[in-house]
Amino acid sequence: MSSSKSLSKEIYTGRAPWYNLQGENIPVYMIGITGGSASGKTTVSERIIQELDVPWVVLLSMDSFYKVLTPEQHEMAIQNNYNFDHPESFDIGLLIETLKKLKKGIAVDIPIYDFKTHSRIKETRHIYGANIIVFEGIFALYYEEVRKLMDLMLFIDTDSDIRLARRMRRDIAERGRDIDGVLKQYTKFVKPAFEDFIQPSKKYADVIIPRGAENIVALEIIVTHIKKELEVHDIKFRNHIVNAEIDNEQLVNSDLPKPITNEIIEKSISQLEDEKVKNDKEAITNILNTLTEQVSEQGLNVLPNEIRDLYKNDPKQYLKNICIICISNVARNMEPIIKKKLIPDAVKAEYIPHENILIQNEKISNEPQLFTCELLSSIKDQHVFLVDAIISTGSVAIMAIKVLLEHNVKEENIIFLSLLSSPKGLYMISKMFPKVKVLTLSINHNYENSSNPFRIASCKNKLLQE
Ligand SMILES: Nc1ncnc2c1ncn2[C@@H]1O[C@H](COP(=O)(O)OP(=O)(O)O)[C@@H](O)[C@H]1O
Ligand SMILES: Nc1ccn([C@@H]2O[C@H](COP(=O)(O)O)[C@@H](O)[C@H]2O)c(=O)n1
Repeated sequence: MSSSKSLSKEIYTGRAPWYNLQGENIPVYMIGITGGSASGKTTVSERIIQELDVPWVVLLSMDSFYKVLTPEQHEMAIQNNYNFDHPESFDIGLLIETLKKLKKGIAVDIPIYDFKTHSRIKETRHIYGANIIVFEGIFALYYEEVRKLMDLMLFIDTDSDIRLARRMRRDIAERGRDIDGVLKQYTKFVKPAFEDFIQPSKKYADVIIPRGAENIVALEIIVTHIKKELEVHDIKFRNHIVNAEIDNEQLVNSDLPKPITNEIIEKSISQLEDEKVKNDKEAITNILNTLTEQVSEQGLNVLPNEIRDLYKNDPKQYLKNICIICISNVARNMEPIIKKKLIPDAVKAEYIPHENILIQNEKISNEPQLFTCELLSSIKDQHVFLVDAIISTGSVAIMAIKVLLEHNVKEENIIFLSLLSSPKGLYMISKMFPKVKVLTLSINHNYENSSNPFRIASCKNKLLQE
């Protein structure tokens, strides 16, 4: 959860690629759950999520989309005279827009509702990159446009006496209500709404669950079904690149970046081939530092003139326009040197890196996984230096670029700084994101399969401290 300014999210389990080789996102799997008030929608949703046990599942409640009340309506709500059980009481435009964005994998900030005050709280909830969205609410299956987005629709069928009893207990304990108020609201609005709108939406459900979360058999069948459906979403992205046949002609004809070269770079790269150097942490670290200095020096040159001019003339303003993100563990060791070169001395102390993307290859599948994604909304107007030591298949770089684009960064504002690259990796990036500028120091087919020669330097390292 975060403020609307800070679009941040900490992720502790990696997210596998969610897009295909054309860069198109696989639509997010959505489950719509409806039923009367206090039927157990939230409880069933939580149970399904718990049983699924997959990362990046988001529970979205329809309550978030209650309309903001006028002062008169608010007064009516306090007297239990406002109808919260009519489809008109929801901001359906915002709901559909939000669900459509989530389906496409676009980051959204949604309101958080407070039942005690009948209003939205100041903070919003940031949702980005869910593998599954569970959407629950009294009208979750009511609107056709919402139903179209759902892959699975469930109706929780709980006896009305039980629902009233649960609602009474809950609203008094959690929503600041009293017995008279709950009964008044129930008879005037909740019961008729169930008959008029909610009960009729049962016909759209794929599965009707009598007794809600108590119904362990139904939940087991549903979870098994969802798991099977999700197998289709399991994309072996890196594997596709490894198996992709790209002939030399394609590589020659594509406008791949030319490696930056000079004597220092050539010497350092040839040292990497030396067997004695390969296992010498200090030597590798020195080479990493030297090459990082070289590529960072070029970084400024690819910024648009007006931003580059700010580096000297208005460093504070320059700082607002750029951002540096080191996307792997090895790249994090390059950060001090990148900063030294790309942040003007005058504002070094003011540079606080808020932006953070961490991608690591999963050990068994070797597929990249997104572990951390903390980005401010201001990133959309910035020029972003993405940094990684090596581009082999390009799958890590592609994931990082996807994350930035899904946070509204302009493709042409992304500058990728790498030290070593394989032609295939560069080809894949340029094919998917032709406007991204990639700077690299050496291009070689061997880097496609070789393990990262700099990995040895990525353990805690005093030499790299500023
Ligand atoms: N199977 C159940 N047995 C007992 N209490 C339940 C059960 N399901 C839900 N509840 C309780 O009933 C109340 C409403 O449940 P909830 O899942 O929030 O319903 P909804 O989301 O449909 O309003 C909560 O206090 C919850 O703990
Ligand atoms: N300010 C509000 C807003 C809504 N309600 C009631 O909440 C019910 C929907 O939530 P459930 O968790 O029960 O599905 C709905 O029946 C509204 O009457 C409210 O009391 N106050």
